[in-house]
Amino acid sequence: MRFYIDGPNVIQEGFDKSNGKPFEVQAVDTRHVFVSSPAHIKELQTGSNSVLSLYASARKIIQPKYTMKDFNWMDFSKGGKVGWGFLRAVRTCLTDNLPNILGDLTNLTRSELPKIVSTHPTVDGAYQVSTHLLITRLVVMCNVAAFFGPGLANDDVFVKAAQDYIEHTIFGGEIIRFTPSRLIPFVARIINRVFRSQDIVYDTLLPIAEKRLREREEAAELGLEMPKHHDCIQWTIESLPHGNYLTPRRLVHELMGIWFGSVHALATTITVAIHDLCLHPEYIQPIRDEITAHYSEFEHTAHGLPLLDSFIKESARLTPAETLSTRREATDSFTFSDGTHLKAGDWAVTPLLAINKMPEYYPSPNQFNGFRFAPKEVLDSLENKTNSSPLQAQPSKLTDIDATWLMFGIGRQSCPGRFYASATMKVIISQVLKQYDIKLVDEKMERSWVMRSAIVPRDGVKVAFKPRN
Ligand code: HEM
Repeated sequence: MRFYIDGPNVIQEGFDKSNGKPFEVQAVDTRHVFVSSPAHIKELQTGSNSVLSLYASARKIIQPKYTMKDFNWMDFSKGGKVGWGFLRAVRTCLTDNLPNILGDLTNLTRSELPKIVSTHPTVDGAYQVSTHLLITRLVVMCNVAAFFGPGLANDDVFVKAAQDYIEHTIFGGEIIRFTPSRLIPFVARIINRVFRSQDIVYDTLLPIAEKRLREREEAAELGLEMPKHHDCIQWTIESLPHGNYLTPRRLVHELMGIWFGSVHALATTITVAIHDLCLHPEYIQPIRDEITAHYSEFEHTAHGLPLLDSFIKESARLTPAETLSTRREATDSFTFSDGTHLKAGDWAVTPLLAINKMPEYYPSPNQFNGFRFAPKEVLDSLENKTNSSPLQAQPSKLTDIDATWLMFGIGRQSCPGRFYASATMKVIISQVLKQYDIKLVDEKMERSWVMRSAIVPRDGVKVAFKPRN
């Protein structure tokens, strides 16, 4: 039960005692087997999808049957073609289209940020704002625009429901996990009656999905091209293998699945980075200079801003949204090459935060060095050389993945949304730094709380946002 309220420390203790070998943690309702060596991680990565399943573990957490309108997520693990469409939409189309949407996301953030900030009380000319609530709202608006089109980003009822839906799903999933199976349908009905967000999101998206699929059919009948929309609904439909039919209901399920994974970690990472900028203000000026000189290039290419990239990566290295990664549920028994055994229902996982603090991978691992990952030539060009030693032997980006950087998982199921996530972080943080001077209202306040292995920013942590000229 300690895992429930102190997961990161339980994992770290297990890791410290195991000397790089696999170790197990009995975590509430699931036995977790942690592996951390590159060889084990490779086995995890290449193990058969049908035995080590990301979707089976996700299904246990989210309980989509009850929180996503009866969504049968297991279809994906059987290599369902429909799942292929939505993954391609995120991995390829959303990433390739970043240069087409970053302008819209920048404009949206530029105008919404001051509107939200200015609703808060001021002290000495600075607005005191809960960073987590502010950032979650901005992330939700950006994601709504990118996934469902800019029109819905201005629909307050939908944006609020889409935001609440994340919390309701996590909370509902937790309750259902602990409910005896015969009572689940009854408890689920009560949860859904109390939390209306699932219905609002579903009922809003369904007619849009119907319209878009109709457009596709009509265009095909007339031999014309489908009308163009720059959003994930369009890309999911376009990514369907030829002749594959998708019902509107199924399309909405796919979108709700992507939606759930797209908000929490992104909002947490940005919130933590903003708190870290307040705690390490010496990094603000060089990052502002980089934004002034190179933002436009970033907006048109989705590449660049290496100092900001490095700062976000360092912040996420020491305070990740999740302290474990690459969850795979064994759907049948599975044995690693060294004999480590999983029974059906066990999870194989990696101790993300413990790996992030390994001195072999990260010299002076407990030292916060915001430019640790930046290229040397960029650091050499800085006027002020304070905190400008790269520390790592090689520069790297937030979105690079290997056995030493597991924030976005690894292998063929690594996070397909990471390029969008990284770009959106840069959009939002750049606007915050351009428009405001920032300072934590109470530097000593505990910044986060823990639920199982997740680190969640406290809503009560406030930052003073002082408008710049
Ligand atoms: C900071 C933000 C994010 C973090 C830390 C994160 C992390 C992860 C991780 C650890 C996985 C599992 C990888 C594995 O087990 O090997 C994953 C999968 C996934 N992520 Fe993300 N993610 C983020 C943002 C996003 C966003 C914004 C989207 C959508 C645009 C997204 C869509 C997905 C999807 C669809 C999967 C499932 C991949 C599959 O089925 O193969 N993620 N993510």
